[in-house]
Amino acid sequence: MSESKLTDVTTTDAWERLDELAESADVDLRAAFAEDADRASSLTFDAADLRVDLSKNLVDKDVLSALLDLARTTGVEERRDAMFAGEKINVTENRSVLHTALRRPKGAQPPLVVDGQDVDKDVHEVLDRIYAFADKVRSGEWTGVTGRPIETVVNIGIGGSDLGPVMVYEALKPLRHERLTARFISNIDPTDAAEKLGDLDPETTLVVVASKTFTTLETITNARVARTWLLDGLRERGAIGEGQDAEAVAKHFVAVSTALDKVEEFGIDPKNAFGFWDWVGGRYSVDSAIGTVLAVVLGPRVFSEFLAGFRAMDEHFLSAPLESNVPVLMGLINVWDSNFLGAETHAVLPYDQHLHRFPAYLQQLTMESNGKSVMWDGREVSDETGEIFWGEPGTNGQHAFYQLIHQGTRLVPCDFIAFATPSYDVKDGDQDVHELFLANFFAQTKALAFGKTADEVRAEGIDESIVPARTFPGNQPTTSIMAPKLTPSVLGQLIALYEHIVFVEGTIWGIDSFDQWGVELGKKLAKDLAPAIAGDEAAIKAQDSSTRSLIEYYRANRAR
Ligand SMILES: O=P(O)(O)OC[C@H]1O[C@H](O)[C@H](O)[C@@H](O)[C@@H]1O
Repeated sequence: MSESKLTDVTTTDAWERLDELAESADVDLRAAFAEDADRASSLTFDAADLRVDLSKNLVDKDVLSALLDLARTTGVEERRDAMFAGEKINVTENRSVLHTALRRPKGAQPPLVVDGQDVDKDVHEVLDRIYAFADKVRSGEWTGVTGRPIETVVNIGIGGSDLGPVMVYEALKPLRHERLTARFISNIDPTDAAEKLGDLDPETTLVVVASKTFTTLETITNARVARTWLLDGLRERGAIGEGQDAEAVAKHFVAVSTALDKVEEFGIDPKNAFGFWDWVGGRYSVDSAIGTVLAVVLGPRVFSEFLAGFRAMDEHFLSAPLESNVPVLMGLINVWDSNFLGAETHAVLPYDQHLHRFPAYLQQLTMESNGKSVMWDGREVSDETGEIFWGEPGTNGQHAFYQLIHQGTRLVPCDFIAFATPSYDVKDGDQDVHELFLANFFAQTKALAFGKTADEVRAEGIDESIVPARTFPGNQPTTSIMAPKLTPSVLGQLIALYEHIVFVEGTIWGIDSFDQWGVELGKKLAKDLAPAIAGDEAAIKAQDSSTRSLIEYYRANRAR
């Protein structure tokens, strides 16, 4: 994408048309459904195994047609093809963006060669090594230094090197190997490592240090803490003696990184390291070697099904015409809601307890990607970008924050996600509990769309004085996503769906969704502040008055 091609989207005819429609068109969902018996079927789409019902969004034919014009004007398809082909669309870092290459099947045609790198070959070489390693750990052939099989895999990573693995582990936990569990240490808050390692047996623990750069303060600090914990624990029980540290680390530590030289400097044998490449962004890396903990605990078969799910969604995104391309349509509707209807946030509400970390995962994917205020040619954007994503699983959220969505003053578009078949068949007497659960899922989107009029409230004999408080305006936009079951493949499809939605929105806004410069300043300042916190008077004096007084408060109140 050359810079000269970039047009500020807000100056396009399609944008102007959408502005007019936002002024004039007033989609009323009650009326829209009453007038058009086919509304649900014409706005429901399949993408791989996902059924996506967009009909309860505030769109009509005119809005959709203008949104599709917007996608054409901004070259969504061309940029999509450029991304899949390995063009350097991450302009601020001059990198390709090729997370989609991580899920290309062996032998995919034509082969993907970028800058002379045979990407398919490299991806599958690493995958094969990960699978071979995972098989060894799972079979018990790989043991700790005292010969005992591994029971706990501790993944140490943060951001993209944590959120994806945790979310997927939580989602697919019933599929784990019966001897193996996973734990995740991410925070530099010492509580995290202390509590996660505290009750583990070092003899049966394998640590995966996961860091794309292998320089992230949290991860490297926690990795050192874990190494000390391991070696001290083994020494205390007489399991290792003088000169056996390296052997113990080799049996209990593996690493995942793009910086294999740094892995070696840390003291992890490169034989026990799995690489990936700078064209995989951290928040797009759960399907790279960053998923090693998953391949070990859930198994290579599950991991390859997971990858096949991503691929199925990639194929849909690549081949479906814009009019029925689900990531495109969802991305466009998000732009409509946030740029034209004034939505400030976007809720994602999975009706599946196993997806309880999915909203947190999506927060990094969406907000780190699209929280930008300059376009990829350096000019400032002229309208809002980057939706604020948040959410909790249903039905818990219903008893907490749904009130605001139903009757508050803000527009909160919501994605509802549910599965036809539950992970567990549970009955309460004759009642299938999953049906009760899904009844809530269906009821919520219905109530949000159609509300309850004052007359309907009155008809229930409610006292006139409280009729307004009991009226529901409705017309709150929702998307319903369903699939037969939360399988590894379906989870991969869901993640890829949101990756591509983010891409579509980023392309329309003209921003680089693949850098994250905003994270850098805080990281640097934290390092710079260390001497002041440790008591260096000159460093304390050099701070602004607020930071200085906070540091002084800390120094006066720290109990040791
Ligand atoms: O994997 P690492 O290099 O340790 O990076 C971990 C995370 O930290 C960074 O600050 C970025 O904001 C994230 O995108 C990244 O996923």
